[in-house]
Amino acid sequence: MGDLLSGLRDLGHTRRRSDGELLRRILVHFKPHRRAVLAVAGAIVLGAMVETALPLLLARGVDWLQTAATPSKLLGLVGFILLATVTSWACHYVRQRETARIVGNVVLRLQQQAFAAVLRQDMSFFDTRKSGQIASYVTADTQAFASVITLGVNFLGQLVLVALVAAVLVHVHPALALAALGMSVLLIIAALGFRKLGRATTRQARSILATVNALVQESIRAILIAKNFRREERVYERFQQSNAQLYTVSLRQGFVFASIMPILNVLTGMGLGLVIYVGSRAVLSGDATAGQWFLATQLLGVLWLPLTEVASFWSQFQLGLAAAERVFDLLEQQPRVVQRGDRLPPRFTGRIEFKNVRFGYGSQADVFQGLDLVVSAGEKVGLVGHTGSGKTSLTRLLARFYEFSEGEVLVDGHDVREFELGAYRRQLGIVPQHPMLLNGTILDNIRYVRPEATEQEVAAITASIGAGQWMAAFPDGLATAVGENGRNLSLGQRQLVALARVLLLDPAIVILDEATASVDPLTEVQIHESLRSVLAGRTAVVIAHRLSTVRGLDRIVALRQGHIIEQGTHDGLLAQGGYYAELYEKFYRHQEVHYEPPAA
Ligand SMILES: Nc1ncnc2c1ncn2[C@@H]1O[C@H](COP(=O)(O)OP(=O)(O)OP(=O)(O)O)[C@@H](O)[C@H]1O
Repeated sequence: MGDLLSGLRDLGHTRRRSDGELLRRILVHFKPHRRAVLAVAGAIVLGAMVETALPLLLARGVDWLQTAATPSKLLGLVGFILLATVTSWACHYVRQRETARIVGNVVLRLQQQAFAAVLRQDMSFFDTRKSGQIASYVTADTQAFASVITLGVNFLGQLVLVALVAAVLVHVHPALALAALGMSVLLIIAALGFRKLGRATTRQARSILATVNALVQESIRAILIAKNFRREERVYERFQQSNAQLYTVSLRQGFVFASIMPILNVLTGMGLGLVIYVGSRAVLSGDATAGQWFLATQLLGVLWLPLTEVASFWSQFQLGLAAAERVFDLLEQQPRVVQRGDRLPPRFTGRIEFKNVRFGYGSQADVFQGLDLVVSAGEKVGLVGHTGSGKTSLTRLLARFYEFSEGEVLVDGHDVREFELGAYRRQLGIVPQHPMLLNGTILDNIRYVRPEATEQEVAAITASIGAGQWMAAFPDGLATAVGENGRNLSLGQRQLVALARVLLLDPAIVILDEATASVDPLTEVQIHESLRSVLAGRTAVVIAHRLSTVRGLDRIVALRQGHIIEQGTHDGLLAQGGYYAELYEKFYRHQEVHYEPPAA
């Protein structure tokens, strides 16, 4: 009965495929397990037959007791009953074990395929889905997919049993069968009604639980602000309010659930009373034997339990189908970034060309409507411009994180779509604005880009950055644990690790989104020095935020709303007194050593 109301999560998913189509697709996954499926089917049919045979044997015993019972006959009957019980157990065991095995294998394979499909996607996929949603494709939805099968197998088992029992009842006594089946209809209607009520309260409880969860998470994330502004009490009050609501709804949900079983029990009791009454009258009038009467009462138990489960089956089955559809959608999802060839590029000299490139995110207005830009081999180009001008988008196109809709991006004269993607990206060293460190040691994090690198190689690289002084801060050296998201390291140290990573990779082209956060002067010097090594001998596209970096670049390209409006050297553009000069006044000039803020 528990499963009558459980698993009713509101998935907000509109189905596009019919049940039949989805079932056909689901069955394909079970083809490799044909033998086990046959074993389950056999166990279902045999099990149902045995379960129906048990009351029949007992009824026969009752009739014998009244007429011609002999000890040997009764012993034979007991033997049959024992045999039926053991067979029923064996059928149940085979059915459960084989179903679990098949479903487990299918889910394992499906989870592997789903995770591989997620990894295959480009960034536009991740932009439009929350990370929790993606995780649930791989875990919860694949499990729900499996539940369709487990439910389906149970449902089939119940159907066979109900059909057999109904047939036996009709055969034994049509009037008794009519009374029992009429009551069954009432039972199904009641079970369906409860399902609706249960669904409503479950949904309410889930929604409030989600609010409480979000509140706790947000409070922990923002604990620093709460403490800083002494808002702990207010945060606690908000939690109390939501939690009180959760208490009320959970209580109501508990009452609904607690009342279901007793009411269904009353209904089955009434049904039993009806059958006993109709049966007794038939026995008294000589229309039925006591054995038949006994058989009818026994069969009711076998008939009604599956019926309440059959009533609960449909909603859960639909939820499982919706999950299966999401899994199929994911498996079919093709990345938008499409490589036309699989050319393995030799080491690039690093000439980059954007030719009349058009690009936009999803249905939004295009960021670039015909971008042209050439970066010579070995040149270091800085991208500047106000927020939203397209600097990051340009680097993302070069890295093939997104697909452009028109034009060409060429590297060393070849269309980037012609390269094998992995081999192409291995020649790019990408340093994002917020370096991503994984839980592990500094060594693990630097070696992430080239796991086969030796510790000596990594040590040589860290030593080459700022004469290795930055590593002196870590008593455990390369074995220092960086913590979750690198939180044991300062922001400057994380940037240095990210730069060391690029040095180890030794790419032909560097894409650098400089961090905006300021760091202490010593780290600033170390970062500047390591940047020099990172950029030396490579082509670089830099979103520069530090004056020291901007000054050292060969060319500055100023973007506004996806258009290049100025380009030249730092000094040349300053002398020009245009857009860059304006940006310099606003964003870079205060970083000058001799900077004096304007008088108020
Ligand atoms: N993932 C995304 N999905 C949808 N729109 C996006 C996405 N990333 C950027 N945009 C939009 O594209 C435009 C260009 O953004 P982009 O990040 O390239 O600018 P930017 O110059 O790098 O800005 P910033 O200096 O703030 O990082 C902006 O209008 C932005 O809102």
